[in-house]
Amino acid sequence: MYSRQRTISTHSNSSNGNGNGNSARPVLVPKLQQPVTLSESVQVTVRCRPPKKDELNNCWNLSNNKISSEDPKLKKQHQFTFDNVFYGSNNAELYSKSVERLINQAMEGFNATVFAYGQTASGKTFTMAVTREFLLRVSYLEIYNESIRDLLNPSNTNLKIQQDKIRGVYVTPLTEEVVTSPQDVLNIISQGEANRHISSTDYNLHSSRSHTLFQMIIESREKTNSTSTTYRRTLTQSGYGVKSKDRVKISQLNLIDLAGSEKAASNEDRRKEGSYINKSLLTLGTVISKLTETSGNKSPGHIPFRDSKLTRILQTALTGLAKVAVICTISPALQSIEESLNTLKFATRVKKISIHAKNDDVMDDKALIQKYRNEILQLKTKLKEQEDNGGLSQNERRDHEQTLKQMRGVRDTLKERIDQLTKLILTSASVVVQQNDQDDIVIVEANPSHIKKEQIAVIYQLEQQVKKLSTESHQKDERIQQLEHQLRLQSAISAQLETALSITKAELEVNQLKTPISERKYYLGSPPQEEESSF
Ligand SMILES: Nc1ncnc2c1ncn2[C@@H]1O[C@H](COP(=O)(O)OP(=O)(O)OP(=O)(O)O)[C@@H](O)[C@H]1O
Repeated sequence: MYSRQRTISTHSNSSNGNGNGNSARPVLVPKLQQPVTLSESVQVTVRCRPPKKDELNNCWNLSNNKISSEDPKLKKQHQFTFDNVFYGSNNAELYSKSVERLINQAMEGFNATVFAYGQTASGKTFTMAVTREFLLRVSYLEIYNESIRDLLNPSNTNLKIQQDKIRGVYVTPLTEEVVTSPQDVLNIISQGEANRHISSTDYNLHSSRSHTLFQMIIESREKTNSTSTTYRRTLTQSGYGVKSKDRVKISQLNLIDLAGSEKAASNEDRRKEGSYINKSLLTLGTVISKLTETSGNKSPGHIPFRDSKLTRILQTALTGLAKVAVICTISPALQSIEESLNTLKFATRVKKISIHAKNDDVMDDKALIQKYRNEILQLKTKLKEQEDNGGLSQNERRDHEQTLKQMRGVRDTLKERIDQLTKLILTSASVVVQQNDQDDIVIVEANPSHIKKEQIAVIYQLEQQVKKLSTESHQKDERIQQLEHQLRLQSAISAQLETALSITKAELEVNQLKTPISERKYYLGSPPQEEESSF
């Protein structure tokens, strides 16, 4: 779905393209030139958090961009060098040195991914919290036990991964929210966070048990002048630059908080989660190793992106079409040294991947409208498919409802029968029963010694029958719940598709109404009032 609003304000004091920043109304419009390719290795930052009460002290020495430790078991010195090495809790410093550049590049049309990797409780979520203060059009999903869930619409589970030439690899149907203020973004993040799977583990009271992907989609277009005043004038006079004025760049910024690796958990659910987490982290490791082996001129060979949802979604980001930064977090504790070493080895491998980021995702208005058309077509096809196969047609829905009604009827009859049988058993077994004023049967005396042999046989048979009917009733109950769930899910998908379709249609109409198209206002930053009215 395409952005309904192009007005984007940021909270930051970033300067605009010319360095003549207006901090109240930052304007982040990139210089659009010919597609650019940036070749560089992945930026790797290692962060060691301060020790907790039970961790005594920090076993790692950090200086400049080096990190080292004396391994008491192996009697050996480990030393690693990365782009940045941080100790402590200062998120602002870490952010400005390791992430800011990447975010600015995303604003300039490069796809960018930042992900946090590390042992459980080493500080990934703590680290990623700050980098999520940026905004545009956003979505938020989690991969929990290899199933993808929309964190902005948690009933939307088991989302699918699809791929096409225009959008690359994407997840569907996923809620995308247009954000117009930092507060919007923060609200969306907390909404998503509240829906995330978090549990207490042996190592962390609030451990994230899923991988999350917070995605921003950024669109940008060139303008000739970047100062704020000139920018406003430019808007009212429709004076975009002559060259590449109609070009629109679309890029994505992915912020990924990986679930922590864990050696073993004492709780069964945690063990199950742990095995999914470890498997997908293992696949991530394998994919990264393969990418490292094949960096340079060698042919890539088979890279198992499809072995986990995580690597599949990250495929575009990892195959060199995007900029990538990795923040690896480690615990300072000596008892975690093995995990920390594994993390640092992972960081070393990641560092070897060579990335050739391209910002050639440039479209003119024609291409953009074509893109809208394709989206509409896709949505229409999906709706049709739903009607043809997915049970969403009126008839299918009626059938579903009819089945549900019938099943409820059968269930109720079964329940009544069970009640009758139970009363019969009670009557046989208790020998003395009475009816009270409300016609209820009540047991006055239960005396099994009065029951004759034949009665025992009858009771046994009746009990068996009740058991059988109860099981059947229970199964029908489950089936009803399944059908109801299916119905709800299909209605939600249908509603979502219909909304998406009408919004995309409306956008297309608006775009087509704006003549000439080159005068369309396109800007990043909040619009001045007077310009809004002239829209
Ligand atoms: N750099 C830091 N400074 C201060 N406290 C930190 C830092 N990093 C993490 N913490 C604290 O350590 C605890 C664990 O951190 P966090 O939940 O971010 O770990 P995690 O790596 O995301 O764990 P999991 O993989 O289990 O979700 C939290 O209480 C957090 O506030």
